[in-house]
Amino acid sequence: MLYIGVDLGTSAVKLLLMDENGKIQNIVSKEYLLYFPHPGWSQQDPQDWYAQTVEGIRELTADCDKSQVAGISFGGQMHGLVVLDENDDVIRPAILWNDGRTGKETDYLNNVIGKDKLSKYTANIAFAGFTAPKILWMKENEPDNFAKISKIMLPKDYLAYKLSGVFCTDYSDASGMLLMDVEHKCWSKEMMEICGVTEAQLPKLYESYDIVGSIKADLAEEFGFTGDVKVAAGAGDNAAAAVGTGTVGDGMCNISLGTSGTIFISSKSFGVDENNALHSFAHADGYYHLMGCMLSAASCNKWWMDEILKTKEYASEQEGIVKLGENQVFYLPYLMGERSPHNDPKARATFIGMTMDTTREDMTQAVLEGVAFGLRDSLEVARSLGIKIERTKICGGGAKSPLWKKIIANVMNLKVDVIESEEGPGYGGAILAAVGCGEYASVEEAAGKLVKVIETVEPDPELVAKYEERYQKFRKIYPTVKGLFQELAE
Ligand SMILES: Nc1ncnc2c1ncn2[C@@H]1O[C@H](COP(=O)(O)OP(=O)(O)O)[C@@H](O)[C@H]1O
Ligand SMILES: O=C(CO)[C@@H](O)[C@H](O)COP(=O)(O)O
Repeated sequence: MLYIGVDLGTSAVKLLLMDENGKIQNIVSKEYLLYFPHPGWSQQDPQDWYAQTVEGIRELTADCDKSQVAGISFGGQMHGLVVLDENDDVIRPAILWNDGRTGKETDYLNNVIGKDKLSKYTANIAFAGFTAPKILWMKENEPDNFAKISKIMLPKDYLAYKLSGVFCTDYSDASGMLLMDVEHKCWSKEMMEICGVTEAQLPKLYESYDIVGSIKADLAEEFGFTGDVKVAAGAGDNAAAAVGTGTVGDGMCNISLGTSGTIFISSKSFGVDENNALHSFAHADGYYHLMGCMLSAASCNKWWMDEILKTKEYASEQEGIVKLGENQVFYLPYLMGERSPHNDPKARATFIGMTMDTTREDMTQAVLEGVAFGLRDSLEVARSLGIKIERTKICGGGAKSPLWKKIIANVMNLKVDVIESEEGPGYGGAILAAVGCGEYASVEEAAGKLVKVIETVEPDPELVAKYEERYQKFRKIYPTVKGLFQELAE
């Protein structure tokens, strides 16, 4: 049988066709626009996601035996607020995970409602990109739109709804709304009250591998599918990526270098970082995870290459980089403010340390290193909680770069296990569909059988020592300029 995994990313939707043995038959990617209508705002049109997904499914399955397509599932960019009216029309553009407009609402939740209460209700505190502060923002700034809300959903749930007609979400993605009691896997009555929404406006909760319905008959006919194509609930893209890289069960780690950069630590038991610097979320394997998320990772390199250097030759720009561990230039990767661990929507990107002999290569290297240092900040939080991590999987567009993987391995002092395909969320989505359709007994069993490590990037002790010294300098920069960022934002 064949399974479709849909990775609804920020830069594009990536679709993957997998057979029951985990072999990837086809991959298709379809881009859409990302809008920044004000500094720090970030929006997309849910209709673009759906149109490109439909087009992608057609292309993906054009040459396969369509009678064999048995299931579809999703990994979706998390936290985005998608609101529909009573006619199921999208009320306003989706407010994305990296949107920083909700500083005021985030402060209200963390400081007036209080972090202790939020953590008790949801296992997390408020971050600007989370869904609940966006609902409060809409209530305050767009009361007419707010009054029209009939359904609140997350980005990938919009796809599931349009494809199957079922209003659903899953525990991993819903964890990032700040509306769900993560430990008990149910909507929080207190949070619904704080946000002024009712359970009827929220989707029904499922495990990621649960079958929620089937592709609607008319759509299935349009795609040429002759069998009943089951829809599994899917997961937030990080949980789906973790499934796709075999980061399931206890104590495994995955790094995603997508638009965002995340470090994801799986756990069979529920736990909360007492400072809430790391998110405490449900996992797509039925258990839990901790996660740190930086808002700009591969997007920093993309911005530097596309907007500043005006080139698409990412690989050749990296060829001239040879002085690893010795760069005098530092880069703070806060193009969209920062989430983990600083929780500061007003932080901004910065280069520091240039001299007259600084080269183009030094600047590009600083960008790649700045992202690695930012991820290390979250790893340090995990280490401070007593979590011991020696190796990690890696996925996302940035993982296509061998140099970036080497920098990550040495800055983090981790063995980096590379998987056959860096399409983590898409592969994870397809695995969730296969599990839902009964091909495997559990997500753990499927991931154990299907995910293959093809290479390990080992840290080199000499380079680790050099990067340790660089990192200790890097970590002093943000506290030094933090106050200035606040002033510049006024
Ligand atoms: N060789 C490369 N080196 C660095 N970054 C890359 C490379 N190839 C792709 N990328 C970046 O990867 C990102 C897309 O990764 P992806 O995981 O698909 O992100 P998302 O899920 O957020 O859409 C883009 O920012 C793109 O510029
Ligand atoms: O906000 C988070 C996780 O909390 C991001 O990781 C988003 O889920 C977007 O992911 P990518 O588009 O970068 O994959």
